[in-house]
Formats: sequence, structure tokens, C-alpha cells
Amino acid sequence: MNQGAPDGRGQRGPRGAGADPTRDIAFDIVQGVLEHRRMLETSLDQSPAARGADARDRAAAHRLAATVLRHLGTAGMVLEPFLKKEPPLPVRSVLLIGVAQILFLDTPAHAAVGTAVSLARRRGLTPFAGLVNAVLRRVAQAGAGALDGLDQDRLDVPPWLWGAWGGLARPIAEALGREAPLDLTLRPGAECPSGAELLPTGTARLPAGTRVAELPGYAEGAFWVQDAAASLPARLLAAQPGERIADLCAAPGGKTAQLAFAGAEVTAIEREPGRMARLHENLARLGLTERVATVLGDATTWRPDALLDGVLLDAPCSATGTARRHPDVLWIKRPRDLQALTEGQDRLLAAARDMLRPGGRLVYAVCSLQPEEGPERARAAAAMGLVPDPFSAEELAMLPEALTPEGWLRTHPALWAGIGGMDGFFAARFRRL
Ligand SMILES: C[S@@+](CC[C@H](N)C(=O)[O-])C[C@H]1O[C@@H](n2cnc3c(N)ncnc32)[C@H](O)[C@@H]1O
Repeated sequence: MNQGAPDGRGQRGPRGAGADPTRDIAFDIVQGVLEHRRMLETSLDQSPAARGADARDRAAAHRLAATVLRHLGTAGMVLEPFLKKEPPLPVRSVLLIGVAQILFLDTPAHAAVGTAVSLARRRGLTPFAGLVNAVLRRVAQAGAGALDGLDQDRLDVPPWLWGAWGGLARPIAEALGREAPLDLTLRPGAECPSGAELLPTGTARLPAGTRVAELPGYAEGAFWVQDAAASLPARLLAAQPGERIADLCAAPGGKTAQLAFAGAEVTAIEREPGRMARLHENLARLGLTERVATVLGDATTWRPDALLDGVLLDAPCSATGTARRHPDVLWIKRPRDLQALTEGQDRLLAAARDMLRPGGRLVYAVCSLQPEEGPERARAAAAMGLVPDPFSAEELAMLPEALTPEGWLRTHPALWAGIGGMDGFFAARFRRL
């Protein structure tokens, strides 16, 4: 029965002969990312094949599509010698799904080839079914040897990002080749879930692929999903009980929750209604609904009734620091996107400054590895009259490698590589005069 679906489940079954929701959904995702430059998650949500699919099929398709995107450059290079001319993009997507299964997932080669041919037929690509069969058979014959001599790290990162990451490019690329673990921030007093490793940040770490909603304690709000690095910016704002703090770009609310559990009076501002709904769900699950005020609106124009003690600005950014979890970002973002993002970051920085009382603190953070969104924005903030308030070695004693000479936080996926790495974050702290 096992036809080698990436989650080890059969291709056929109660859905009827020939049904293969995992690969159908994965195809929609890969096409959504490569053809329409839509994010992986958005492509999954919009996949016609995903409608009505069960959670396990969706999860398996997500993993398969993410594997394609994580190895996109390498998989393309593997196909190169076997293609006389460039096939149409949908055919290429079918081939990439086949290559990912043969070389990067434990799918038996005959199943990877056979299911790719069926996928091509179901997607109206029957004239190319022979090509798919022939090319993937040759890839399967070559096996791991197809990867000989390929610089996979280099191939799987677009050149503009490789250049921008400088000396860190290779270690980061190596780390991006691996799936990210599941990191959880525990509510105060909650126990570490069984089997989890407790990290120096206080984060509980579980293996990649763990389903959070199935963990005991999830429904009761004992923890929330938050990468180890993502837990640092809110902590570095050092919110005190009773302080008035705004979290300007709040959804889905991981940092809002940290601030609220620290005892601050938190106002969470979020512009997107759909994301605000997720923030509300998370606050409800964590029992924080009564303790956090929420505002659906634009943080560049919102102003508090009275000046604040602190502001956390977790600004929208290129999100290249999250590429381990979202390998699509590497292929969707373009250099020209940075300009609009940095202009938005500056508008938010200026708004944040104007919300603070004299002496009030601002932590600016981005989950980006790009210098334009990190150090260059910290300098722009200083030019706006915000006074740098460097992080100290004591504050970052659990992660001294992340403290820069300027007193900024700079994490990247190759830090803690031996225990699963972390997302790339930049953060800097300021005070208002
Ligand atoms: C990086 S995410 C925030 C993640 C969040 N801080 C957390 O830790 O869970 C950025 C969020 O800012 C929101 N956003 C972007 N521009 C905004 C604006 N001008 N005003 C309010 N929210 C905004 C986006 O919709 C998105 O939900």
C-alpha cells in the first residue's frame, strides 16, 4: 500500500484509486511560490487541492514543498544535464517535487517517479509525462551521485543574498539546509514539555516536525510557539510590572504575551484584521485577553492617550532570518523590495519615538539578515534623535556571540548550530531624550 508519500502514508486509500492529496497540494504550493511569488503559507491556504484535505496531508505537503524550496538551486542543477530545453514551469515543478523526494526525502525512487508521472497527468501535463518519467528515472539512477561536485550551500541561496550576508553566507546557508526545530516559550511557572530540551534562553526545543497542537498543555496555554532568537527582543525591553508598553506590530502575539506575562500594561497594535484574529485567539488560549488592550490600526498614525514607558517595534521586514522555517522567502523577495520595507521601518521608528515619555525605551527588532533593515536602521533611528541604549554583556550572558561591538543583538541561523540553530534577528535599544 505504501506508495512512498513523504509522510510514509499510502498514496491510495479511502479517497479512491489515484488520489494523492499530498503531492497535489505540494504542487499547488510550489507553483504558488515560483509562478505567483506567493508565500508558502498563502499558497497552501489558496491551494484548491488543500480544501477539505486532512491535517496530515496538508502537513506532509507542506514538508514536501518546503523541501523543494530549501534545495531549489541544487535540484535545478541536478535536472540541468537531463533537460534538452527548459520545460514549462508546471512541468518543472513536477520534476522538482520528484527530485526532492529522490534526493532529500526517504521516498523509494520508483514511487517518486511513478507518483510524479501521475501528478503530471492529473495536472493536464500528459504530453510531458514521458519526459517526467525519463528524467526522474535518470536522477534516480544517479542517486546521491547526482549531487557530487555541487556546491549546495551556494546554489540554494540567491546570489544577491549570498553577497549581502558576507562572511556569514556559507555558515548561514549550511544551517538553512536543515529543518528548524519547534521552539516554545513557556508561560511563567509552566513545566517544560516532556522530551523537550531546555535552552539557555529558557526556550523549550522539540524536534522538527513536532505538531504543537497535539502537545499536552497546548490547549491550556502552557506555552506558545516562538523561536529562541525571537524571544530575545521583548526580553531586552525589560518591561517592569505596571509599565505602560505598546507592541506596535503585534500579531500573532508572541512578544505581546512575553510583555504581558512580565506584568506590563500592554497595548497591542496590529493592522491586518486576519492577523489580529490570530492574536486574539492566542491571547485567549494564554488567558491574557483581559490583560492586553488590542487596537486594529496602523501604528504609524496611532497615538497613546499618554506617553509610554516603552515601545516594542517588531517591524515588518524581508524576513530572511526565518528562511529555515520559510525557505520560500529566499526566492520571493527581491533586492528592490528592501527600499519600501526600510521606508516603512523608518516611519514606524519615528512614530515609536513620538509615543515615548522622556527616558522611555524603544526596542527595534527585525527577523532579517539584511544590513539595510538592521544596522542601517539603527543608525537612522539615532539620526532621528533616539539615544542608543546598548545591550550589556550581562543581558546577553546566555548568548554572548550575539552581542555586537555597538551593543546590538545579531542572531543568525548558524548560531547554536550543534543544537538546531536559531532564526536571524537584529535588535537595538534606544531611549527618548
Ligand atoms: C514581524 S510581524 C510581528 C510578529 C509579532 N511581533 C510576534 O512576535 O508574534 C509584523 C506584524 O506587523 C503588522 N504590521 C505591519 N505594518 C503595520 C503597521 N503599520 N501598523 C500595525 N501593524 C503593522 C503585520 O501585519 C504583521 O502582523
